[in-house]
Amino acid sequence: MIQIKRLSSTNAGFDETLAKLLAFESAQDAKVSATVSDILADIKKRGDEALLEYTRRFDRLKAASALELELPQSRLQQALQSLPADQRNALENAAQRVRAYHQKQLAQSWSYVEPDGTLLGQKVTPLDRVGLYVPGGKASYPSSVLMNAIPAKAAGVSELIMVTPASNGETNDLVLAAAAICEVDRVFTIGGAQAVGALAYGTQAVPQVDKIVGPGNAYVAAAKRSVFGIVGIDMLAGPSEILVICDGRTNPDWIAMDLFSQAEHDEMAQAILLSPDARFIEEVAASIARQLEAMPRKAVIRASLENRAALIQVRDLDEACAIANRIAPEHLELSVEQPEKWVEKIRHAGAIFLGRYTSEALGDYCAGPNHVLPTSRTARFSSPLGVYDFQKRSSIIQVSEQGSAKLGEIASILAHGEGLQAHAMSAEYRYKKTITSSDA
Ligand SMILES: NC(=O)c1ccc[n+]([C@@H]2O[C@H](COP(=O)([O-])OP(=O)(O)OC[C@H]3O[C@@H](n4cnc5c(N)ncnc54)[C@H](O)[C@@H]3O)[C@@H](O)[C@H]2O)c1
Ligand SMILES: N[C@H](CO)Cc1c[nH]c[nH+]1
Ligand SMILES: [Zn+2]
Repeated sequence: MIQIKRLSSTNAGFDETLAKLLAFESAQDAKVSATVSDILADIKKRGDEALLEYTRRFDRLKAASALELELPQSRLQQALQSLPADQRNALENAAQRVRAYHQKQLAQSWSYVEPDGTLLGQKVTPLDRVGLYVPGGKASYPSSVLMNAIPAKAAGVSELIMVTPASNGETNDLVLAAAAICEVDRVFTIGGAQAVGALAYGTQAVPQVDKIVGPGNAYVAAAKRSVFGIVGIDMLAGPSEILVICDGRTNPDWIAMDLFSQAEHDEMAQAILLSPDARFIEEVAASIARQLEAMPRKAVIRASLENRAALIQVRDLDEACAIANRIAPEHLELSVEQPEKWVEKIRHAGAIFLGRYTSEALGDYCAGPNHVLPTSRTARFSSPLGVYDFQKRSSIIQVSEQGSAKLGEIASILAHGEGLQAHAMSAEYRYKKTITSSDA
């Protein structure tokens, strides 16, 4: 019988128990960080040689040289052509919906002119080259190809470099077909911290990128965190999480399966239910026990639920929303009557799914919004992957002759106040016009 933690918000020590549940087990966390830092240092030092060794070790890919880690475009096209029609249609439908949603995020350059002719603005530029991490250790993720590549393309990024591990040496045709549909420029069959390192530092075979985006397991998330600064990263999108708030009036089988849906990603995934209805919590627990045996990935689900899940009885839905804000989950389902009323109270969540019919799984594949989302409480300050992650902004300042007098005076006073003489004189030259030979 599966053992899942039962908590009640009225219990003494509830806050501490919840905090402990949310934190990664610190010994494990430290072990992952140490492994990742060794791998990154090795990739930086030995490049392709190390990349090949780790890829052979972790993914059991039998490549003779680092050059074999890259797949030719013909392989992507072959995968696309070989797909059964229903899979190709589903992929293309999902791509079209994800594209339609993300096009709305495209930021444009803007500027305005002040009465004295000074022009101010913001120039928006796409990144030149990005690395897209598509997970592939315990499952294959064609949907993550769409979620990574479509916003990058919409932003106008010139070069998309995708990495994905060939677990047990095997590539996945749906993943490669998705790369073909999205017109990804180059695909490497590498994963984990070694792939992140290769993209961040560059090796002979793998080009250095400007930014690495995409989800992955704890090793990938830790590696992305470590290389930030050498390259940009989108966010920490680690092991999946689902938090369900239910008023007790949704079919318990549906809720149990929603919890499974994220638990089946990874032993480190986290699934939590909050409900004020004690009887409903018992029904969900019974449904979990009953449905688990039939799940092909029951071992992963069981490990995830036993280690990191909780069924929590709360006083009421107000308290459930307050706890949700504290958890700041990657995914939040509001399986309640009038979800549009309760969503007003939610401030921190990667994606919010409203109503009994909105299963989180729809967001994973095809609703339209991105499924690359912040985890481990980082939804308090991070957002879903979007077109904005592939665009950057430069400020534009063009001061007119008239404007240089007005701004020059302000700047000069402030510069003197800061004790920065050169700043002051640089501003003053423009409006006093007494010193340079060309002005004479
Ligand atoms: N937050 C999000 O937006 C989001 C979206 C999709 C998936 N996910 C998560 O992505 C993850 C996918 O994980 P995955 O494992 O299937 O694929 P993955 O590609 O993220 O990880 C596989 C790689 O991990 C490395 N690895 C595994 N065990 C290791 C060890 N002991 N030491 C060093 N390296 C090791 C290997 O290099 C391997 O290639 C899951 O946790 C899933 O929940 C998150
Ligand atoms: N739930 C994942 C994000 O945590 C995304 C995904 C892809 N495929 C299935 N699920
Ligand atoms: Zn999922």
